[in-house]
Amino acid sequence: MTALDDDKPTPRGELTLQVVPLPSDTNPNGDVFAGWLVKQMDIAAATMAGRISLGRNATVAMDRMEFLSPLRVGSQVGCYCELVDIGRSSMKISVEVWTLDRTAKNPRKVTEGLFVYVAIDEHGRIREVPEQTR
Ligand SMILES: CC(=O)SCCNC(=O)CCNC(=O)[C@H](O)C(C)(C)COP(=O)(O)OP(=O)(O)OC[C@H]1O[C@@H](n2cnc3c(N)ncnc32)[C@H](O)[C@@H]1OP(=O)(O)O
Repeated sequence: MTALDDDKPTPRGELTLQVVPLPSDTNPNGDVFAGWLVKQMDIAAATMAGRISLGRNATVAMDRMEFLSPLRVGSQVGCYCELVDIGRSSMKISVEVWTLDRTAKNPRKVTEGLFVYVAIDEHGRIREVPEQTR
């Protein structure tokens, strides 16, 4: 199932980051870079991972993403995060991105992805996710 097949019309997860793309986030054609959007998704999911692991994390994997509709400069972009699995040191967080264009009434889903973080210590070594936040 792709994001556009999703019959649930509302975002899934917690609104973790809201941001507005600026002209400096676009390519020479004026379209927002996919890499800019992936960066926002990583920031949002890493924020949630940091709250869960109570410390430092490394992004260890990103699942395949499809960009199904364009992002426009000046629109509102929301990253919605949800913890979908937690292991000894790892956290799988799904991220949905929805946008509201300046002249639109309803938001639309742009993409979704699965990000995996591993809790690490100050030396970059794997550590366990604390029991109290599981
Ligand atoms: C290259 C870059 O700069 S990308 C930008 C930022 N990211 C990084 O720098 C991370 C670079 N990677 C690393 O430093 C290492 O891979 C580490 C420290 C994150 C993990 O080291 P590994 O040797 O892979 O650890 P290990 O095999 O023990 O796995 C640790 C956990 O991660 C999970 N894991 C590791 N790789 C993956 C993967 N590709 N997909 C899903 N989970 C994974 C494991 O299942 C394990 O989970 P658990 O502890 O909950 O059971």
